[in-house]
Amino acid sequence: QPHKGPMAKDTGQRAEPRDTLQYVPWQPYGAADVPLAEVLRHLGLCWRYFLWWYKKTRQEKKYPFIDLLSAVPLQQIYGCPLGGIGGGTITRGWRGEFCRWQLNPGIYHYETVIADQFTVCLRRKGLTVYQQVLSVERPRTLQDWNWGYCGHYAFYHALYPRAWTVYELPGQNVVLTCRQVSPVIPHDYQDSSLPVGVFIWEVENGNDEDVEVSIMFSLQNGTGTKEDKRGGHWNEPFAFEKEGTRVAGVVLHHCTPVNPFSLAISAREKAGTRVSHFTAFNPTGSGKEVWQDLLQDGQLDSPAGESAPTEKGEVVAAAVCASCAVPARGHGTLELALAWDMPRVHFGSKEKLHLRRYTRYFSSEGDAAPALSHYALTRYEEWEKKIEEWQKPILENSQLPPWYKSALFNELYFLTDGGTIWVELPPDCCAEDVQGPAGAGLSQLLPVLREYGRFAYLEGQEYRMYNTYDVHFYASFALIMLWPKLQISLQYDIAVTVVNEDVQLRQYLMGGETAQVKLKNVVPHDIGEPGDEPWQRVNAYLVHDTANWKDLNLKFVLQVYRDYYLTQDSLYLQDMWPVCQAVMESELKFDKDNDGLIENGGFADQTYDAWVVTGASAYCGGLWLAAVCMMCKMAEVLGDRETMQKYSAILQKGKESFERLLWNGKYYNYDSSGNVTSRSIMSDQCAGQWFLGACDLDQGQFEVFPKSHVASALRTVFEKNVLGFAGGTMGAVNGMMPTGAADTSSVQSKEVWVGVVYALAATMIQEGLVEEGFHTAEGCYRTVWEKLGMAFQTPEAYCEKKVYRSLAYMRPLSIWSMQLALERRAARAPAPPAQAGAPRP
Ligand SMILES: CC(C)CCC[C@@H](C)[C@H]1CC[C@H]2[C@@H]3CC=C4C[C@@H](O[C@@H]5O[C@H](CO)[C@@H](O)[C@H](O)[C@H]5O)CC[C@]4(C)[C@H]3CC[C@]12C
Repeated sequence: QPHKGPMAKDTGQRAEPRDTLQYVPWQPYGAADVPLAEVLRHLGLCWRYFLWWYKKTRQEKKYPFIDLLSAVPLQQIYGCPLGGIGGGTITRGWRGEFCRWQLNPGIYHYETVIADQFTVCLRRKGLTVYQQVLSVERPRTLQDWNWGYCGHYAFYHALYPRAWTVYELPGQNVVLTCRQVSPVIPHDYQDSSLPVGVFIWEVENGNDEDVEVSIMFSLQNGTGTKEDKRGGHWNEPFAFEKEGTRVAGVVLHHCTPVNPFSLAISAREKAGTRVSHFTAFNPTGSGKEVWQDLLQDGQLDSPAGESAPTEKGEVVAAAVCASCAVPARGHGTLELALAWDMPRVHFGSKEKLHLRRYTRYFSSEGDAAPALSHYALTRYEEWEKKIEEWQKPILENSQLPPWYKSALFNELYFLTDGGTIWVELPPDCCAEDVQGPAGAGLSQLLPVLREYGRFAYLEGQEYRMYNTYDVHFYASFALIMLWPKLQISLQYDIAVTVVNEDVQLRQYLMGGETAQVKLKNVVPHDIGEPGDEPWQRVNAYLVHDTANWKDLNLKFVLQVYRDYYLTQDSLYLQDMWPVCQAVMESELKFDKDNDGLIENGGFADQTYDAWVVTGASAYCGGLWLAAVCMMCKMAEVLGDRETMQKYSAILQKGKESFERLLWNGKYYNYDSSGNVTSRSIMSDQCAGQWFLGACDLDQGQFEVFPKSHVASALRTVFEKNVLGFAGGTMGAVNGMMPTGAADTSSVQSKEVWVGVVYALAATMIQEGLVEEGFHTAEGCYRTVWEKLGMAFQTPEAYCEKKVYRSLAYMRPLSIWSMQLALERRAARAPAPPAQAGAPRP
């Protein structure tokens, strides 16, 4: 029972006001944190970025895909988000506030809407004895409400996709537990798409007399932006009855010209539970009318009919209330829900209309909120059963530390709250629309996209590019393990972009060169940004010309085989095979000296996009060899002898070159340039081995990197980058000099990347360094979730002191590769000796 007992380590937070806790004032990366030499080195970039930023924000009045000049300020307030995958998300804070909104796909508003609250009313013998907003706030609006609940009496626990808040009601001998549930269910492609959240309120009455309990849920019509005041919004009560269950509440129609939506607050009626409502009140006023209404009899007035549309400048809110009698020393349950319905969406360009995935099951006309509410309130028990079945074996495994269980499930928030969008393919859509002019020739493209839709999530809430592929490489473990069809669908989308091109020219910010947006036969950096038209126009990223990046093509090949290995989907493999061959042909051009190993180009030509690499490198060279090995394996599976022979020869040559150029007796050098930092110890030097191991391609005939070298490299990383950094308590720094001094040659070599650390930990576990793996990963979890208070916004990176970069980031989903490694080990482990009399397995 994760919600019981004292504040647990699994992200438990005491809901006290912020000023009673001590916070370390960490800051987003700013100009002041960059050494002068680094700024001078990047003067061209800074200037070009500024010009581009100015044009974007001041002239075009759009969001830049990365806003280096105004980072999102750190607020240590977030808890578990609400909503399924790709229908938008609403995040609640750990103190119960509704504070992070992503209804327009990929666009975030960080506003706490003060009217969005739960309020409890207790009545004994027909008299109200206690009425309290369950919030520690004391706002200037709604002054007639009883605010300032003492946070000392509340406890918060989150285990995504659920969260629990326990409220002791001082002096009342009543305990309320609000259980928040979102439909995020592995291998479920229907309910997991629903934009709903359910709040189940369990009431424990410790008194010797009965008590009547009411929970009122109030909500503003909007998300706390200026749009709420634009006028024309209106509310309407509803009741929805189906299969003998009635759900009642209020729909709040939010009528904007682009992406209009409605919200619905509701409760389930059942024997002994009464549901009442207040259709419209002014959330900027005193709130007296609602407060007095509830105070009078523990219920709301429930007028019939809709509210008048708001005038310009006016804001409107609504409330729903569920009440029941709880017997002395007894228990009661009230079930409330929040649903939101924005079925038809436009991205920034407004060129194409997209229908969200859930419109396959619910109306796409903007009138689905009542049906969604009913569905959520009648299905959540089933969802919870499935969530428990999935999580239980991990939670009950006493070998696994509690922090890991929290990290594993809670990091999954990003799959929904990563600006995620999941849309249907239009029914009238033809092959050409999806394949682009080049015609991808993928037999399963349309069937897969028709059946499972299109999925995209941002690189980060601050780095607004969809499906950033060099980063998704790390995060993809969560998708392939939990929603494999979404990973397959995403891969089809990438495959289509590979064969297509975008001939438009543009200037790149880092080097200042002008080049085509997208070349044929290379993997794009991303599939576009929410401010434009994702899928249609790829490569929103314009810092580098990523046609020259060394990792993207390889990461495609590695994922194709990994996906095939885990799903055994042969049609997928067959379809992807020509695409793999095409991108490997492009990649072969980077082996300029024909030694079987690609060379980096003397700029930051891979995911570490501000860390220069020259010549052969541990990271890209290792990924290359792993990809070549997987090409051999795929050729073998598909019976393609010629390709098999071609890549086997390259592999033999490349392995020898890799060892000769990079192995230094203890670990693989960062690169072969012979520069001062080329002996830097890179934490990610075994990335290729990580993927090989995940696919059981790391021994026997398929051994690419000698086992003893891998073990030695990982031990060196553990000793230097983990134990030798921040006292061994903050994970692994990206680069460390063999002397034990951090590699400060670039802004990124001295950072810790959380997602890379989880991947490193997985590699350690795969190689039998289990304790080291857990120690390494624990440092990141404790730093992010405990020390820095960055729950549900894990950043891409942090430094040893003071600064972090890019909150709420995709890469940390790589923690699921730790889980894969653990499951593999468990499956391989010899069965425990049979006890006398016990049956043998
Ligand atoms: C105006 C600034 C505050 C001061 C200027 C200092 C600059 C010279 C550099 C200091 C920090 C650099 C940036 C660090 C990170 C960046 C992110 C990157 O995009 C994505 O990053 C991922 C790595 O974290 C990568 O794997 C993804 O593929 C990328 O999509 C873009 C470059 C940069 C903004 C980088 C630029 C130079 C500095 C601002």
